[in-house]
Amino acid sequence: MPLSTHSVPPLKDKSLLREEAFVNGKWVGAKSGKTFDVHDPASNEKIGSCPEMTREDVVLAIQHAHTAFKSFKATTARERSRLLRRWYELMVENASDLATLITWENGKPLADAKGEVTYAANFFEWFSEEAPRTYGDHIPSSTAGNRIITIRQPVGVCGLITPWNFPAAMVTRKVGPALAAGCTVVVKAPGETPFTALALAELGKRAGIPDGVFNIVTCHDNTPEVGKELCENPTIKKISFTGSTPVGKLLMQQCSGTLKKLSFELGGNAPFIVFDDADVDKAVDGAIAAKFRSSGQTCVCANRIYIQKGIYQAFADKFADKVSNFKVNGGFFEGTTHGPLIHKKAVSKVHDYVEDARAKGANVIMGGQCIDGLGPNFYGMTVITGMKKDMKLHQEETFGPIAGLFEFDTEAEVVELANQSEVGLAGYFYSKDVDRIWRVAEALEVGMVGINTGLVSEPAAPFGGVKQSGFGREGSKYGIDEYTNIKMITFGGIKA
Ligand SMILES: NC(=O)c1ccc[n+]([C@@H]2O[C@H](COP(=O)([O-])OP(=O)(O)OC[C@H]3O[C@@H](n4cnc5c(N)ncnc54)[C@H](O)[C@@H]3O)[C@@H](O)[C@H]2O)c1
Ligand SMILES: O=CCCC(=O)O
Repeated sequence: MPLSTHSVPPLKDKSLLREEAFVNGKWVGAKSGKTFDVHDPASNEKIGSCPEMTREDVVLAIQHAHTAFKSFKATTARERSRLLRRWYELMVENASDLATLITWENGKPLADAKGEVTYAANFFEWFSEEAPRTYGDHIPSSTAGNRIITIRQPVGVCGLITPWNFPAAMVTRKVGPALAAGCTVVVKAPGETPFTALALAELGKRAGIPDGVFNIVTCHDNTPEVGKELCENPTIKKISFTGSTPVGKLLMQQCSGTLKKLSFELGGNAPFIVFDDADVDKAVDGAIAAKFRSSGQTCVCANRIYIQKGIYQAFADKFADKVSNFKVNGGFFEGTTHGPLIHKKAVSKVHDYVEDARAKGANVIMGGQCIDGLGPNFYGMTVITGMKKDMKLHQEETFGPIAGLFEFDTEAEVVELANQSEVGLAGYFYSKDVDRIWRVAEALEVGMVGINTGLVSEPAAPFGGVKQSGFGREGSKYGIDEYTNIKMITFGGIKA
């Protein structure tokens, strides 16, 4: 059935749909007056437009953030905690509108969008609690008469660049700790999904976030020049980026001239391993959750599913059976379990990986093509057996709804295969053997391990990768460290 914007529920609070950028507490357009259109990935219809900002607009936003930093850094941690708490409460009160915006511009089913709002709001709640706990240390000195302490200070103005796959949560996971620490921020919202971020700005204003502390710039075609300004502008002291590894490498180069503090949450290629001794039904459920969340468009999605020989067929049958029950459609339709991909480029990439696997001898037992009758961004939930390691699906992040099932023999073999990747974000495995659990968890070259679970993300857990998945941790007690500098203070000449 063809989709249309008629299926989009009206917002309860229409003022949450903003078509301007947010700078110094005001809604503004680009100085050039140019805009870009944002489309619903399900219907391809236009949702609205946003300012196509340039370097000039960004420089202004950075200046306002810099001015605001002078007073915001002097607020007490308790004041900042209360602001974040109020912002959290407003997100909860407006959860249904925020979810509507997420589904509209990102395409994920409404139930998932509601889940994302809760997840996103919880980062503000978490960091409202962390703000008053940015402790320093007292360090015994090696020099007689000296005393050493450390204090933690906000790094300054931060440039935050976020992706489209979690239009709310990737923003709050950065803004929460930044503001908790006393930093001010310029967020570059993704061109595909700016409206959720802008709605957060509206709620932030209502929460009393002071002017200039939280700014959002929007752009589409101008993204490279806007990114360059954020990276090269000496007033920005930190860049936190979530997105692909190639863009991360570019940003790192661009930041080298001003040696900024960096946090990079980049691409993954998560192994998901099921050992013979696992509970197969639970492993199937875990694999479904890890693979098909957001139609496979998360950085921690299972990308390579390794099943031990003895249970391969049983696992594949049960897995395919569950996938066959998915209901793929526009995210606002009742009963939809999976929505469209973000755009045609994503669909082409996914299909290329399927064709590559097919050409190299794999069996596509389900999906493997676009879904007739829905828009061009709807790709069938795909299950492929007989995967081999020379296939693209083994070597690269798919970021789409393709589950490739690989067969393996031994623990040593699968750990080696799992680690044959330049990236290392998440890894999962199912087993009941305690010795194996410790061995494999310690051997996997990733930043996050899920044992007997397919979901690892929550505000209390440190999120981040190793190798070319980047560095730095978000969420958890460590998240705020990314936005503070340690200052050491030595008192000398103290008489005992
Ligand atoms: N590790 C994580 O926490 C995490 C989370 C979500 C997504 N990701 C990764 O992000 C990728 C998918 O997202 P994507 O396709 O939007 O990635 P992307 O790198 O193309 O874009 C991410 C963000 O960077 C911006 N961007 C793109 N080019 C830029 C440039 N030259 N200068 C400045 N900004 C630029 C985009 O507009 C967007 O806001 C996947 O690789 C995924 O694994 C990682
Ligand atoms: O896609 C990246 C973020 C996913 C998550 O936070 O679980």
